Amino acid sequence: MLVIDNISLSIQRVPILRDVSLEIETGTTCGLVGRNGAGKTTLMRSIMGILPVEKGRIQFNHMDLHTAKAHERAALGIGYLPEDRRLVPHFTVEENILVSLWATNTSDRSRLKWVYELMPEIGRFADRKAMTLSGGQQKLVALARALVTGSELLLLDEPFEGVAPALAARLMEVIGNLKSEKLTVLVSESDYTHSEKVVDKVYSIERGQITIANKDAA
Ligand SMILES: Nc1ncnc2c1ncn2[C@@H]1O[C@H](COP(=O)(O)OP(=O)(O)OP(=O)(O)O)[C@@H](O)[C@H]1O
Repeated sequence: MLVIDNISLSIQRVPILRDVSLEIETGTTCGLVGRNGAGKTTLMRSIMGILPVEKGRIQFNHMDLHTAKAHERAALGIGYLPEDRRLVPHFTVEENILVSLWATNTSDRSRLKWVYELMPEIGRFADRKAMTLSGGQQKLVALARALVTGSELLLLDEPFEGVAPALAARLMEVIGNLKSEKLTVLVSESDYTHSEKVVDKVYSIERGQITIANKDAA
């Protein structure tokens, strides 16, 4: 279970997150919906430990995440799909996926095999350079990379943004199929268009504050 308890965070003394609390039960998918600049990426980055919180607690399965280092979080089975994908353009698809495993210091390829089974299309272009893929295909690869380390918790920052409808549908299908894997998932979106079909619960965020928390929020 992911518990975010009353966290606040400022960047250059500007308050960005204010007393944010949310809970995601193990094995459920939760949406985080808010306009551009609402604080979705900042919240994801604080869970990943990229941005330190000023106050409050972030706990995953009863372990304090806000005091753990980023690589320790990776070893806890947390996968992150950043909004901007951040693939290495001249690496192959497979190398890009394996990059996240290097951070955890493991060479276990069984997880990679599982990801290829979940998304067979990725296996088909495993040897292609990332820069030859469309933006939507790159999102799929970034999801695959997050899944390789994210055996427990998955943070997906605007996975549908800028993706053609057919690929967005495919992303929704893959994310929906994760329910049977007992993964805890947080997925952000600027509106409720795609996530509505895959989430069990949704939080709305406005100007760094959670405003509504329920399935019919948006
Ligand atoms: N490094 C930074 N320096 C200054 N302000 C920042 C920085 N990072 C984020 N912000 C500000 O924090 C607020 C929240 O940004 P954040 O990226 O978390 O929003 P978001 O909901 O993810 O929206 P978007 O989809 O536009 O990224 C915005 O007002 C943004 O300008």
